[in-house]
Amino acid sequence: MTQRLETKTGRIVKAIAGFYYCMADGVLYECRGRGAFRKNEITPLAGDLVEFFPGEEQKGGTVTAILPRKNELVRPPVANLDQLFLVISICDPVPNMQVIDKMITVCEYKHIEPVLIVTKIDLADASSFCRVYEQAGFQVLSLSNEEPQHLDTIRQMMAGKISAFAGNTGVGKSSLLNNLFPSLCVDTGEISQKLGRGRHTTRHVTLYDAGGGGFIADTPGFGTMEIGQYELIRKEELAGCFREFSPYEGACRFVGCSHTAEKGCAVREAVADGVIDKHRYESYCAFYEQAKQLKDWEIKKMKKPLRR
Ligand SMILES: Nc1nc2c(ncn2[C@@H]2O[C@H](COP(=O)(O)OP(=O)(O)OP(=O)(O)O)[C@@H](O)[C@H]2O)c(=O)[nH]1
Ligand SMILES: [Zn+2]
Repeated sequence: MTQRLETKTGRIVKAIAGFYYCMADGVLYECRGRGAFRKNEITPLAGDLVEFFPGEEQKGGTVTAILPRKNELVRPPVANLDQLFLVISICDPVPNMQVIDKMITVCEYKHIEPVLIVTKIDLADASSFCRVYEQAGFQVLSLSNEEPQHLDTIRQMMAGKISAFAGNTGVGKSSLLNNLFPSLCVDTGEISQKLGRGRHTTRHVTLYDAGGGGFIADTPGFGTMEIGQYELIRKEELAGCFREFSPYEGACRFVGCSHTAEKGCAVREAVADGVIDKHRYESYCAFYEQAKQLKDWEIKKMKKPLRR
């Protein structure tokens, strides 16, 4: 009698060319998607928790169901990202707060916890920069890759979660990943991109084992701070993406206050009092202006409802 194959639950660690590589109990299964997925325009993503029939000898399996997603990004295509480490160098290149704030805003919107890692503190004092983000309510770790601190802390933070690292070129992201995972780094997307491999293939995400049940999501798309460009946020939703505004929710004189120009605005008062950082607030105002220009159809086109 042939053994009946049971459905398994696993995590897609790589999705490429219609193949889904599902990890379950430390074993990797090569699967295809159910026909119904294509018909209903459902695309399984790296990071998805799925049910699948394993097939014979870890090949020829079928993904039968995608479990509810916490979030999804379109570019890079990944689901269920828990945290994003934003790697920022204090000098060479100097931080661009608006770019950083854009990334943080998208993270907040997607329920991805942003964590700031400030590098090159052997070259310049980062304390006032770090304070801005600490006061806003973020975890900030500062280090020098020459003599890296906090590596254990970062590894522990990754346990049991899906994490990714974002940073512009030259900030020390490769150095940091090498320090964190000396053996892993050789085949990460960043590196393969540098070698010129995969440049012409569709960008895809691979989840690597980060120990402790955690994964690191790697793709050339995280190399720069670009995910901010691909997510549209309505102006009404923006204040909710600035966590240091939350104590003032409902405290403004006018209902639906945009916090940009109104009299009796509690957020603006907090900025004037120095409780909310002026630069962070300037980022908010700049994003608000951009969001005001968005047309409804642009938002509808970009925002497909999340399947739950
Ligand atoms: N002094 C100092 N130099 C650093 C530090 N981190 C990185 N560097 C140097 O900065 C340069 C860029 O570092 P990378 O790790 O290659 O930076 P990256 O962010 O991966 O940038 P790309 O390689 O361009 O993607 C290298 O010359 C590193 O040696 C640091 O904490 N302190
Ligand atoms: Zn207000």
